[in-house]
Amino acid sequence: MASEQSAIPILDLSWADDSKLKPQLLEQLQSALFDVGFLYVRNHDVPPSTISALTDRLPALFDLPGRERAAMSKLNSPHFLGYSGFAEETTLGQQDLREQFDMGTELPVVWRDPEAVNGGGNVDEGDRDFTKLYWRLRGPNQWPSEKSLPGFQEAYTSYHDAVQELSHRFVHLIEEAFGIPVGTFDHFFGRQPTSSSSSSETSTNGTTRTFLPPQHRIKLLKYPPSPPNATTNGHQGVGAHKDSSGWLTFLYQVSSGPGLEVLSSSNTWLPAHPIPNTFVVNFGNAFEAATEGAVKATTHRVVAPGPDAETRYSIPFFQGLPLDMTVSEVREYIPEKVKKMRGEVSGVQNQSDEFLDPRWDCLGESQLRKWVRSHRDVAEKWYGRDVLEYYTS
Ligand SMILES: O=C(O)CCC(=O)C(=O)O
Ligand SMILES: [Fe+2]
Repeated sequence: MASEQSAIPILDLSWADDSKLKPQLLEQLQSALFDVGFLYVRNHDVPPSTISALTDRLPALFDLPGRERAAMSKLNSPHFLGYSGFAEETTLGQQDLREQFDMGTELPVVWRDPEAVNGGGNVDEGDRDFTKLYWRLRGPNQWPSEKSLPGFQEAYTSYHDAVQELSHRFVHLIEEAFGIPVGTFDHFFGRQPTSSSSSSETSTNGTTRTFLPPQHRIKLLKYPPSPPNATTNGHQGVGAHKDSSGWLTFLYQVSSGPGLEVLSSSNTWLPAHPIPNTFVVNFGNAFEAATEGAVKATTHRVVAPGPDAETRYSIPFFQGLPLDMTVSEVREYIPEKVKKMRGEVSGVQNQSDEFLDPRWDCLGESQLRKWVRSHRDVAEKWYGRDVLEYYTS
């Protein structure tokens, strides 16, 4: 029984290809899923050159002239994609001392304005109703010009594709750790189920739906050193939070300094230092809700670098889920035995206290609510006061 989260496990994904080591890997994964809720992965097959092509360009991206960064402002985007200046976001009512570019899977707009002359019509791609407001979250990135930052779009795209591949592979390992057919969740990601799981695309109630491949979200983050006279608040890189943007998070810590901390079950902060050539993996609110709290969306935070420390750069990749899916629907793919596994593996009983409000059962609604609440100016501009008030009251 692992009662104290003394360390965050490091899983070697190359063990998945070795029949002797694989059972041990799955055991470690179970303990990471049902106990700590955080892990590192090494030998993840994301090529170092793909990572460095993007990370090497981050300083230049954030050093673009102010007017070029402003030209990519999130305010330009109904999809909440783009640049936010230093300390423009808050967590727990306090400013987060970081600067960021919110990016995503590059996708065209699908939302149809129901008021537009030819824009309405609510049947498309099967029965999908693209006039629903949450579809407006989906759309293209804002890019720096090729002249200002040569090779950036290509580097970002390769990175996105490689981490997406890792995310698919990792979800398959989770299915194995859960003891459910490999490929059970494939159609959430717009993928054909693998052949070994032909019966698995139906939920426990026997229904099947197809989804559009979701939009993953990627943040490019810069945390500068805090000023020497900073107050206690001056150290909040990002305040304590659970990830609300996706299913799983794959975080690449670019800089070598400390900062990321994870809340243990005994309410102490465990440092999650950068380990070269690894990604940190954790689970989002939707995952916690789908497993009825068996797998926790573990709380974490970033302490801003001290005055003499180096700037911290990091890149979380939030694996998306279909906007027109509900948490109740996801839950149907998770057998009862998984929901009970937390107690068996860690000796800690399910503490299913933080589920999504039933009003936001639809993942698109909960995502729209999240974005509206964290970027009220963007919400008011593109969605109007009524929507802003609805999601913030
Ligand atoms: O910057 C980091 O290391 C973590 C950031 C994070 O937790 C987030 O943006 O959700
Ligand atoms: Fe996070």
